[in-house]
Amino acid sequence: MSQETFHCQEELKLESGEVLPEFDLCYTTQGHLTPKKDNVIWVLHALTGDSNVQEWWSGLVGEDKFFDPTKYFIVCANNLGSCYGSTQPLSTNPVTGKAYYYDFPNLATRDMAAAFDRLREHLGIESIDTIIGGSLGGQVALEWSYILQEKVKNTIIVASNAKTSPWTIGFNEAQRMAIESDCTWGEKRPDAGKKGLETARAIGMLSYRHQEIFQASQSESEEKTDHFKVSSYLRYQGVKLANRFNALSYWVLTKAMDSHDLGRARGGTAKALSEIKSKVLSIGINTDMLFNKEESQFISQHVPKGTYREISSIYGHDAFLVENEQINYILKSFYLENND
Ligand SMILES: CC(=O)SCCNC(=O)CCNC(=O)[C@H](O)C(C)(C)COP(=O)(O)OP(=O)(O)OC[C@H]1O[C@@H](n2cnc3c(N)ncnc32)[C@H](O)[C@@H]1OP(=O)(O)O
Ligand SMILES: N[C@@H](CCO)C(=O)O
Repeated sequence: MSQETFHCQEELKLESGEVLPEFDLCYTTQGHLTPKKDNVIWVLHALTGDSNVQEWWSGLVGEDKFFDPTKYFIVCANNLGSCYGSTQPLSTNPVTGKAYYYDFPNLATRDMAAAFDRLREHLGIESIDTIIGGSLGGQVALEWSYILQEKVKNTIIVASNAKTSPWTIGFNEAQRMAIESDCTWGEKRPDAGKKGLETARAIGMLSYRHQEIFQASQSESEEKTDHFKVSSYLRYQGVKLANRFNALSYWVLTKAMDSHDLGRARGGTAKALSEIKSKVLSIGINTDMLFNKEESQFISQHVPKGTYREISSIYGHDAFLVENEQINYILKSFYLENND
């Protein structure tokens, strides 16, 4: 596997009208392009993921796994706005020579897709066999599929949607309120909002999981009136995330998720979906309370070549990172049924 940084010197005009004068994307590649360049698998990560897909999707990507680098050329790039090597609020604004911090422009999922498309061109990739992404990665994948048109053969969207629901925006807003309530928020320092980010992640975890998994893993074996297991679990998850992520990126990426709507300025969500050219496999999760399965079904019902499959899990939304056996089975049958 190789990890590199793509530096795009051409400006990126954003949907908001603002401009990023230049940007970086950190990305990994595994495997080799065939002479016909027809074996590209492009993986898009979720909110706090990174370009090291083999680490966080080890059940799907790697030698002898479904996406095997001995067969495919597998690309995964860190989202624009994320703090794992791509341009983000702590990056230097070339216009001022200082870090952007709170002046970082609003990103939309279609801006993130447009940035990936620049990297595709840089890598000399004309067409993509499959783009696959979960959650925020699925939203960006859908936007990119719309832009790519015939240049992508298969689009696989896991636990995601075509337009963010008020429910999901609400969860994101509550998380940003937690960040805002940190007295360091507003200061120009890399750890601004770090304590607030801990609380934000604790709130987020309630949306990424389902009651059943908490029942299974955090129930008490004795009568307790305080110091519950689940309390230490949420606090632990908060600290863990705050130690590996930054609140400014979290802010920007949750805002991008909020404004996601494939149909904006394209005649509505259903119409935009109907204009997607690739085959689309939309995978829902029966217990997902954040991007519920009806949102996944909406995608497959409105694209011309859509298939819907469902993961059954007690995990909830995060099942897309955990239920690898089921995802493998779904992928295998989709490719058997839909590809020569
Ligand atoms: C650089 C990077 O890391 S990029 C990361 C890329 N990651 C992603 O894209 C997704 C982020 N990851 C995740 O969301 C999760 O790790 C998943 C969904 C993949 C897997 O979740 P799980 O393994 O089930 O983790 P789970 O939610 O059970 O938490 C386990 C952790 O909580 C701890 N824990 C469990 N119960 C408790 C408790 N009651 N009190 C305190 N800690 C607890 C465990 O010790 C374990 O700690 P560890 O992570 O340090 O080993
Ligand atoms: N566990 C996921 C949640 C959002 O899909 C992440 O941290 O990216």
